[in-house]
Amino acid sequence: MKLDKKDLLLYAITDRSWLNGMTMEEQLKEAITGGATIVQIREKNMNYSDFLEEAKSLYKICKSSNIPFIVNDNIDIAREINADGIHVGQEDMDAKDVRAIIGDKMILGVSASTVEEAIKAEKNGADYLGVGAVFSTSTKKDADSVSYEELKKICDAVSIPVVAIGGITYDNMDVLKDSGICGISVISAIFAQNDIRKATENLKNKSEKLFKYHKMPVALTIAGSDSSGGAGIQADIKTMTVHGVFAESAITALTAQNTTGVMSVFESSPEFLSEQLDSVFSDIYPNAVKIGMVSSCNLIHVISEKLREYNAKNIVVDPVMISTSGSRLIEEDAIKTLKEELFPLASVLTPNIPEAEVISGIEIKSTEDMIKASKIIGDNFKCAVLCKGGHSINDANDLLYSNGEFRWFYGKRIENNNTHGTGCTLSSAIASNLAKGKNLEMSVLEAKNYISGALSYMLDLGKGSGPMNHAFSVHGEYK
Ligand SMILES: Cc1ncc(COP(=O)(O)OP(=O)(O)O)c(N)n1
Ligand SMILES: Cc1ncsc1CCOP(=O)(O)O
Ligand SMILES: [Mg+2]
Repeated sequence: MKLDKKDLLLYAITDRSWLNGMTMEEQLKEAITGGATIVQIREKNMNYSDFLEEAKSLYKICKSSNIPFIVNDNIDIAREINADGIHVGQEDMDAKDVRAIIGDKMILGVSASTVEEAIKAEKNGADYLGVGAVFSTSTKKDADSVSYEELKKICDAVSIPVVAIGGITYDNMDVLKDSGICGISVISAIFAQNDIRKATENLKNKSEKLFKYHKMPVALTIAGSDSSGGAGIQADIKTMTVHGVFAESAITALTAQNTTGVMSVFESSPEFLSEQLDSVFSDIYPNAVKIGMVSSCNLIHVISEKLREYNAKNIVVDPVMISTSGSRLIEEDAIKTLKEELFPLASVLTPNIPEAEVISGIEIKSTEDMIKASKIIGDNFKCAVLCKGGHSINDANDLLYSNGEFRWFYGKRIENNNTHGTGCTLSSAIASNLAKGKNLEMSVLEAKNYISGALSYMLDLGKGSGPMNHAFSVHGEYK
């Protein structure tokens, strides 16, 4: 079953501690009538056969109301009754192993209380996260406590939906409003209440108001438009979008180009670029910025001034100089200005071999030269450098020089001549991952995997070096 994030608005978790003369079935029916949107059976002290019987019975109730039914902890029971999903905590089974056993069809929920746990759970195949305890609770005394700030960071760092859990009541849930959660998960606020139906109804009505809107990480691309759609602004926006990041743009130039070359360039005026940057930074502040084609000194002045004025973070500079089709995309004197004004602001620079030669001033003929050039660039501009390997030196292996350390990223060599926009796409993928709160190494690693996927689709468009399929993961099958 595919999880819709609206399903997580009000997540009811069963507990026999407060049966109060009712059966679990009766209580559950009340909660569902009151508006619970998803149900989890949580039995900590039951033998297997009783757990199984109860799971079957509660599952039937949920199915008759078309509500997803999740089993806590017990993967065997989840599989035996063909539940919609399973929820595991950090102390239970490893999420990766659970995913391998349950396959793609079943929902996997994972508990997380830190950004690291959340990112790992997403990577290991979780469909949603339960994050808590956000308030103190006597229902689970050993639960870690999670601050509002950490909850917010977790929501920003992952693309999968998050529910908050732990000590949530009708009266305290308002403070969770802008954290980025999709809903709340409760036990006692439903099952310990005298009127379960009314209590659920109240929680549901408030959840609908509080969690109707969603936040998402934001990345800004400052680059040129590519009319053919494979590179530049268009590639950046597609890449950021499929990464679950909201894309903003400030356009430095319009180019008339296709896969065979660049016919003409119409540059934005410095004033107009400045207005675009003011508009973006003063309203939807980006979590990361990617900078691509900037062809003249005046535009570089504007960008560096605005990045400083707005204290921009996670700046990825792709020093675009020559297009894949061989057209020059920067004026000679602008390279000097790039070095003086923009590179020192970068978190990471992503030159290819010819660009690294121009920036470092040395010829690159071997992997040792790549190491030397990256060190010269990184030490000079006090930023990290991802020097992208090329045909002549190695296949698809890139070198990251960061904080005085080198790390090679080994890429899969893909026999595909359609490489239009690979540089733009890689730097946008890195910016997207940084916007989501990932560290630089993880951002580079995942960006490289993304490029491999986009190239492996073997999209065949245009008469020259064609574009990749940025949305390969949305379109399913690829080689
Ligand atoms: C939705 C949701 N979130 C978190 C939990 C807690 O799971 P876990 O950490 O494994 O603790 P137990 O519930 O097993 O005690 C959950 N069950 N559901
Ligand atoms: C299962 C769980 N995981 C973290 S806190 C918690 C208990 C939630 O129960 P309540 O809503 O009664 O605080
Ligand atoms: Mg558990």
